[in-house]
Amino acid sequence: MAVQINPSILSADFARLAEEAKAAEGADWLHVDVMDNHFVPNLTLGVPVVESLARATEIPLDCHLMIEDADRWAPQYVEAGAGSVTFHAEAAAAPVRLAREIRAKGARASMALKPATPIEPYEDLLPELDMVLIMTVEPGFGGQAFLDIMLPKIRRTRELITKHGLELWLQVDGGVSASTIERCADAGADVFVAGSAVYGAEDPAEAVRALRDQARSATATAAWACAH
Ligand SMILES: O=C(CO)[C@H](O)[C@H](O)COP(=O)(O)O
Ligand SMILES: [Co+2]
Repeated sequence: MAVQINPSILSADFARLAEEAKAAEGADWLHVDVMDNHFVPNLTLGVPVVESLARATEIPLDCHLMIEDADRWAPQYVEAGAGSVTFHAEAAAAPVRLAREIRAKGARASMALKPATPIEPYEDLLPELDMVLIMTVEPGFGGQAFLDIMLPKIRRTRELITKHGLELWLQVDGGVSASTIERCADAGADVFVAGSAVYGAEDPAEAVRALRDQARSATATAAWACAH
């Protein structure tokens, strides 16, 4: 079972994004948090920055859209060069149509759930997706404490993926660090976003390696992974 580590540039220096992308050498994807100050109380970056970043780095971009009107904007992030586009279930009027549009344009389609949004109403949508993102903090800011009350939701999501025999990635985002990543992997996550744990470290590339080693060993003994 492959694990993936996606550093979040929310915790990087925004004036040096291309260099910061290189500093997290070994990362599977670069996680790009797009915030509009409406869906969340924070404002970050938009389509032009994603376009420039896609040209400046070879690491594929994993765009996490924390924006209203996802149906209108998400396809533009595929055109800007994102390899994976995550929209929030709470912000999409027509999630199936949107996932199909993202895929048709050539990117991986992913749907995120805020902490208070359950996975169960979305069970029938899972085959339309390439990834589900379970938020482990309230979206909006980096550096928040991991919500361990989300672990049962991660477990239930993994059970649904297994039940339907899907090749769906399960991403966790928020407060993922050396002290929480093993619990996430044990519960069923296989894609780990880490902002402050990577860019707050003295050596971001070493932080990526260490997180990957921890996630790998926790996955090796996890019941959900052993059953495969
Ligand atoms: O989506 C996010 C916040 O809404 C970020 O991806 C996330 O918070 C990463 O930062 P950290 O690992 O420091 O929690
Ligand atoms: Co994010």
